[in-house]
Amino acid sequence: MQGGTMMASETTAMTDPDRIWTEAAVRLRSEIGDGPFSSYIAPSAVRMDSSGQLILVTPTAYARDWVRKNALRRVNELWLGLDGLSRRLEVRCRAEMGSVPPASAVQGAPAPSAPSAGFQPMPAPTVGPVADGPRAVRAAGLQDRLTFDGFVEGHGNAFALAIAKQVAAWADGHFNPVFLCGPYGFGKTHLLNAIAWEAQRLRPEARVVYLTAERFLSTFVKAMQDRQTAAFKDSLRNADMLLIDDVQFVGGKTSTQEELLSTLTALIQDGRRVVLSADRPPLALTEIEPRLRGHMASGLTCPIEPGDRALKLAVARNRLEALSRLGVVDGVIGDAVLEHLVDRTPGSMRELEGAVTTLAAVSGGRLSALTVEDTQKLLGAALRGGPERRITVDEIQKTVSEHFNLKQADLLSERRTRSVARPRQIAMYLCKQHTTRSYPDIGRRFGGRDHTTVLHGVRKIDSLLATDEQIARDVETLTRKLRG
Ligand SMILES: Nc1ncnc2c1ncn2[C@@H]1O[C@H](COP(=O)(O)OP(=O)(O)OP(=O)(O)O)[C@@H](O)[C@H]1O
Repeated sequence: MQGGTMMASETTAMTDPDRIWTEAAVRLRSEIGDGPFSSYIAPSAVRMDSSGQLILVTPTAYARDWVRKNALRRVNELWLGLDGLSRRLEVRCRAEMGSVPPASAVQGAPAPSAPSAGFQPMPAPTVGPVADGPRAVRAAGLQDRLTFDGFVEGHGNAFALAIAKQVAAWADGHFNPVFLCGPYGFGKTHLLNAIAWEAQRLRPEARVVYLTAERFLSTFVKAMQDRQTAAFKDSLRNADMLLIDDVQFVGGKTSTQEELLSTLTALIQDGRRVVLSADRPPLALTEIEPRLRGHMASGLTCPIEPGDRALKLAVARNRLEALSRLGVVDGVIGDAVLEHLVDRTPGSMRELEGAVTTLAAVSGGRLSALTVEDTQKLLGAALRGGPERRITVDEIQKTVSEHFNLKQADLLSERRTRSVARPRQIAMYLCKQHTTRSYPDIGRRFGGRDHTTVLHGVRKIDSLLATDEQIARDVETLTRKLRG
């Protein structure tokens, strides 16, 4: 247990959220037991919002409420005992988080011109994110570890990576804007951060501005309230390169869309670089006003596909190497153990990173001695316990209709009575939770419904999970059935 001893002796000086969470999770697991740990804590991750607040992000509202009621106080006691910066955690569910980036800063070498601290509270949004020059821009949202060095190339992301590197090199070309799109958790934020770091390193004098669409929105709204929209406009239009992450979040926000449209046209006309990302291609962002959509689609769209097994293995190994450089783990993991971990962790790279961090925590750091059996024992229910099985939309529809004594066709039908509409929403919710399908894609598979209907259904169930015990029980039973 060499790793465990080392971690314990360094607890007073810890500031890195990954290390603190790793250590706190080990203790929590022994206190609350494997069942609750694997259901509610293992799938959660620590993130930081734009004001620097650390947040424990649970996968569902149901899990959030469970943590709040049963574990948050203890989580904070453990966290405070370890955190050299005496921060506290709040808890929120994923649906409440939008695009807040992971708080972790686990990576070997930071980008050459990066601020030295691996993890610092981000300043609250201000009008004029570029007003204080590049340092302020970086502190405003980039994460040290999200560089090209830390990005693993594979089938499905190679094209996006190649274009990202060209943009970062300020290469001459006709692609403006560049639009990265792909499902949740497969590297869009990582690539946008990597572009910003590299572009800034190559041209330290250039104004490189990275922000999430949520931040664009909240900063713009605040600027309107404070009657400072001119300063807001200037701050963005001075950018040599503007990167906006998760632009789907401006959907339905008319004045923010108008502002974004005029910012983009001004920058593009002036030959400044614009890079955008979203969970869908621009033309599928139907809740975005057509002119803005058209501008977003007018450059180069680069899809990022969900990672295949080889890429997942490489990302998991990469992650363990980063934890090893930090001294959190010791030794090299066996191929069979790593394959076991990857094969039993469906979902995005984010879930995979969660599983790797959990393994690092519960193994006490001794990786080379780990066998597949140890891993099974250590992670227990946190792993799915069978060969990788992708849950499909069809399977979810069958399971849900059977559970509610309906026909699968009822879920796809136009029927709107509560006895059909609610199970349909539950099925849509489960599709969002257990598949990497986008909202429009799910809509298509439910009788050609619009993505906003799916979005509404998913949000409805997410909120009902916190208040309606019957729905929470149904969702839990169905989740268990689907996982087999
Ligand atoms: N190819 C990759 N190589 C290394 N790490 C990766 C890769 N793809 C994803 N990751 C990691 O997986 C995690 C999720 O990725 P990221 O946040 O970039 O996803 P995203 O596509 O922006 O998701 P969202 O739609 O939720 O914003 C990050 O920690 C990222 O570093």
